[in-house]
Amino acid sequence: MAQYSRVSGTVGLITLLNPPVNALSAAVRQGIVDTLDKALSDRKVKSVVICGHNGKFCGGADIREFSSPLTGPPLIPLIQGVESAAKPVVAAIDGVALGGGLELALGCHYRIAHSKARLGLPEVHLGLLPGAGGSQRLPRLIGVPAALDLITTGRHVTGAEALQLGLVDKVTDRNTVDEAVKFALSVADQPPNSRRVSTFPCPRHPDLDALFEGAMQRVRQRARGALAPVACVQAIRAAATLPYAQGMERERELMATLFTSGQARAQQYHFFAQRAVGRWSMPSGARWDTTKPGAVHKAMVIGLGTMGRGISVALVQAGVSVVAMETNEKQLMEAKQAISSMLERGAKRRGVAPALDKIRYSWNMEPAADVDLVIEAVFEDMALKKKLFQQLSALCKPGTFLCSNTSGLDVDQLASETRHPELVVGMHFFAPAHVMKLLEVVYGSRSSPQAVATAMELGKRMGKVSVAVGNCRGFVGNRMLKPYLEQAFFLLEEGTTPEFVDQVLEEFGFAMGVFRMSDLSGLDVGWRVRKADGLLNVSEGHSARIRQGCRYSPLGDLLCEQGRFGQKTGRGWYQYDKPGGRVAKPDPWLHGFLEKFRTQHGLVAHRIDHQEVLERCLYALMNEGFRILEDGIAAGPEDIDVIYVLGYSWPPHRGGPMFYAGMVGLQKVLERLEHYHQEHPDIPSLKPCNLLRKLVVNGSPPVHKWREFLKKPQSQL
Ligand SMILES: CCCCCCCCCCCCCC(=O)CC(=O)SCCNC(=O)CCNC(=O)[C@H](O)C(C)(C)COP(=O)(O)OP(=O)(O)OC[C@H]1O[C@@H](n2cnc3c(N)ncnc32)[C@H](O)[C@@H]1OP(=O)(O)O
Ligand SMILES: NC(=O)C1=CN([C@@H]2O[C@H](COP(=O)(O)OP(=O)(O)OC[C@H]3O[C@@H](n4cnc5c(N)ncnc54)[C@H](O)[C@@H]3O)[C@@H](O)[C@H]2O)C=CC1
Repeated sequence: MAQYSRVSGTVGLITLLNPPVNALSAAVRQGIVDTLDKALSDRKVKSVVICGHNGKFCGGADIREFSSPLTGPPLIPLIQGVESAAKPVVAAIDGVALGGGLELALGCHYRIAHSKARLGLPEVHLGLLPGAGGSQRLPRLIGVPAALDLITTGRHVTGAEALQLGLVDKVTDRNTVDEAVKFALSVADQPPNSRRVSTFPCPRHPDLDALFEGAMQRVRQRARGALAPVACVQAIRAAATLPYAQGMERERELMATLFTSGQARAQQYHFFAQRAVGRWSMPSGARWDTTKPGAVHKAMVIGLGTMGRGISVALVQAGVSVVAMETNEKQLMEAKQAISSMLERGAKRRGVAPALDKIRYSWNMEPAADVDLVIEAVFEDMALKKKLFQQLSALCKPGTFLCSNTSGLDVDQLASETRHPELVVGMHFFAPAHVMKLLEVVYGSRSSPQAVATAMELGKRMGKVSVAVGNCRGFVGNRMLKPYLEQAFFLLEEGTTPEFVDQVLEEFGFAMGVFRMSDLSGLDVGWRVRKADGLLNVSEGHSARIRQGCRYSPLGDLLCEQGRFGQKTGRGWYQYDKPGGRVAKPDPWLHGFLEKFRTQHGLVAHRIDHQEVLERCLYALMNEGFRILEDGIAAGPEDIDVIYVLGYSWPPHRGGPMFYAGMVGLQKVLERLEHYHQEHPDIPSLKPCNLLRKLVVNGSPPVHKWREFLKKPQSQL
């Protein structure tokens, strides 16, 4: 709804009221229509101010209403009504003006913003475009290049940046509503005719064709296969080339296509899934809303390699004092330099001073005695980590939380080395740790709710989306990666090439196919893990393609034995112009190697098509996701999907693997898995899991109902 009052004698004040972000629900839209009518028909009122309750102008359309038929007044004529008002209307922008909220402000004749307010048109992240005139008004107000940037990236700008762009008329550091009321008084006698943005000509640009071509290329590269960014560019092109009314018609057509697309549904699901994972619970019944996190003022990071450096930066940027510890002298020197320059770059981007004084470095463990939390990021070696946890347990003050950044080792084993296993949790970051938004918080069987709450909260402070997961090999993300990678290797054995597999996966929307990704992260990483798992030993009398009773592909190991570790050595699944080179080229040597391998193992290459690559890689991964749900390692499909979109570059417009399974149809996923498992009975990961069967038997319910079919795991506390 919206509240109305008359202030300072002649200003009609409309306050949007729909906590927490004053989203434009049907009731709010009706409220705006009614209160605007009141203001315009009150002869004492000379000008109008629109603001939002509780310091937030408006978070945009109410996304929850998108899944049901429209009720209440539609937004486009509502904004048109504001713009065509005969009395000046001023938007008082505090907190946020996003999506439909900013579109409403664009319909006002003046915009006053707090310098710290955040303004933006983030619809592209919801699979939409600014479809309430935003794609037509914004370029008219701030020019085409700036509008392209804001609309296709969906990025927020501060009030201060908005002023520079010409998006707002004034910024203030004082009370925005008071300033807007003063402003409204000052323009009360000025007819708003010349202030209607829809009547502005779109500022000219010397080479529109090149501008739009460049923009189209960029959005296609950034989000392969996503419809919304492309539609955003098309709508802005309409603004630049057509009269307003025709541009609006084009905006409406494009919006209608997006609105009904599966992609918009997927991205809106992802929006709510990201928020839902914050409402974690543990098998014991401990929950996010009843558990108080411990205070973390000072933390220690142990091991300053790839991960430790990023983790230290993320902690410092979150305001935590850090002691960064490393035993290798050269690494320590390099880490100091790398961390300082990451902090400096980050501070420059955010327009603040780098908090270099928040971090100090150490050769030894002594400072552990005085910290609230430790994050260990040494080599992935259980014996080494165990020793470290023993030392920490003896050194740290009572109550210090002990966390490991292990990618998949048993958190319970680490906890068992300590005097207080309840203080131990996994904090699994993703590289680069100061950039990637995902954090898997791994609770072991003895982790206390407070330890989980502390890690979840610390993740949030670092700007991450934290997902609580149970303890098993590889947790959620890496556990699901295993069958996916395995299928890719098997497909090579059976007749295809890395280029073809990657092309199929990149067309699906992944930023990188599995082989390019593997070259980037280093083939030796998986090799070391397989070695530790005893998978490199061929049992006597068995084929090299069978290990521990199951089908196994030794291809990755054979490349590593030749020193082909990927990009860093200039050779891997592809060839590069030099070690560290970035451009992957098909490698004739690799093709010959694959042929030799097939001959040696009596394999006859067959034609593998697009469908088989996609289904075998993705369905095997989803199948593991169903198993993870069955085992109670993830609380629900949303948790898995958030992990995959934020941590493994699963395309957001496909929602995540579990959501995608629902889109494809669970029945179809089941049938295809059955088919592939019949063809390859020696690959257990292709055997459809029970939960998938159960869901199909129960009529393939939508993804938000799957939790009803999950067993309640036994309490592990
Ligand atoms: C056949 C069809 C034909 C169609 C024809 C087409 C014609 C269409 C005409 C016009 C359509 C107009 C469409 C439009 O206006 C487009 C939009 O406005 S889309 C929405 C754009 N806005 C956003 O994307 C903002 C989303 N929100 C945020 O980014 C953050 O929430 C925000 C920065 C505002 C605040 O962040 P923070 O403080 O961190 O809080 P939370 O994120 O945790 O949010 C708190 C709480 O609020 C819920 N929420 C936030 N925004 C919205 C929203 N816009 N709608 C509904 N709910 C929202 C959020 O989910 C949290 O609640 P939980 O319960 O925790 O989930
Ligand atoms: N690299 C990645 O993408 C990811 C790695 N991880 C995990 O993070 C951990 C670290 O991985 P990386 O940073 O890649 O390794 P890394 O090899 O880059 O760095 C490890 C660092 O630990 C230091 N170190 C070894 N023993 C130590 C000790 N006793 N005390 C202090 N420092 C010691 C080494 O000198 C080295 O600098 C591993 O458990 C890994 O599985 C988790 C997520 C992603």
